[in-house]
Amino acid sequence: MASVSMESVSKSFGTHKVIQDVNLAINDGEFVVFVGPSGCGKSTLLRIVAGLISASSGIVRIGGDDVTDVPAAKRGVAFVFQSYALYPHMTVARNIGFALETMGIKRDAIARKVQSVARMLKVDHLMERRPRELSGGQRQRVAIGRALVRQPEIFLFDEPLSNLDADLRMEMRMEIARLHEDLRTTMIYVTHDQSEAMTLADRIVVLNHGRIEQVGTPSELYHHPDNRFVAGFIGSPRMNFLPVEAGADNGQGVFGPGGLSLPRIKGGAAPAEIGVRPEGLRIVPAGTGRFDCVLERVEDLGHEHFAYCRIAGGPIWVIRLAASPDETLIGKTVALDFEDHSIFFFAANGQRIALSSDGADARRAIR
Ligand SMILES: Nc1ncnc2c1ncn2[C@@H]1O[C@H](COP(=O)(O)OP(=O)(O)OP(=O)(O)O)[C@@H](O)[C@H]1O
Repeated sequence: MASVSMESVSKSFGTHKVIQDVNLAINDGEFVVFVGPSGCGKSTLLRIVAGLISASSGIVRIGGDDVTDVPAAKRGVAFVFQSYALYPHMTVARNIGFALETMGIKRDAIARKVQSVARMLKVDHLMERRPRELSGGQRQRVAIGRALVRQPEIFLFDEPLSNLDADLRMEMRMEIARLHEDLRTTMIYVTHDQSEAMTLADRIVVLNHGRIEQVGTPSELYHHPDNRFVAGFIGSPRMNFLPVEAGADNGQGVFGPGGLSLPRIKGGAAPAEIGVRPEGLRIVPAGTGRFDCVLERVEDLGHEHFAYCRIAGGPIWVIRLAASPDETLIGKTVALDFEDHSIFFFAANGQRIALSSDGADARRAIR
């Protein structure tokens, strides 16, 4: 096991800066997930840790040692790719054990190790098959087995489950979580999938345009995002946003025709935008909520419902509901209501502004 750290790491391809001054410390045994929009640099950063790409500047350390100029094969890391990258002409057993063959380890020892890894990943009944004779999930297990057999100090996963269907993804996600619990090896994992990130990670790193926006536990990022970007990125469906204007009473926000009143906020800072998560909203009769809107559409997902409400002259907000709203309301004006503690405030520069800790003051400032 080993810690990983990056100090002022940057990477450019030609004039294109894809990683910008990244500083990150990953603890020994930690499971860290990189998330961010497509092209934000997740895979590039992972490859810099692996040594598959060299940083343009900065230092990479593994277990405290400077490995910036150490080749990939000598870093003690194992990489699991989205594409599996199995050898097509080799059996499952040889695919798993090949790295050990190249290390000159004795055949008996290899066979024992391959068998135990294959049993762990439930592919021991497939040892003589070739990759083309396996399902996607089985191929991914073999790819993980191939990484596992080397007993690396660090596992690096680049979207390992994205080629699998929903059921298999869930199953493999649980297997990877179990693997981490059993081995307690440091793991760094890149994904597009929010539920994968939220369920697997000890900490999530949110990247945007090659920079770190925030690092935190899934709960920290969800409940205490530092800025609008993280607030909008973490959570599905995403947070609803609305531009607001500061009212006459400094710090009290007022929105357009509905005269939306908001609690006073710390230091009288003027918010430019508010956000409320879909689960923080209730649909109430027109005129009785924070503001009116038109209920445009309802989606029934069985265990939950999503309602879409258009705010006059503003965006569409999504509301997550446990029960279906009265369908006769579709196309009609309703109102949305929410608690003060459900509101996130953002300054014009996107930073989140904390609510006043003076609850009484906050309550007085409301309608
Ligand atoms: N070898 C390369 N040469 C030039 N540009 C590259 C190279 N590899 C990556 N890039 C660019 O660097 C940026 C970051 O790519 P990267 O693959 O790290 O993003 P990502 O966040 O993993 O994206 P995705 O989620 O779509 O896989 C992209 O704009 C990409 O086009």
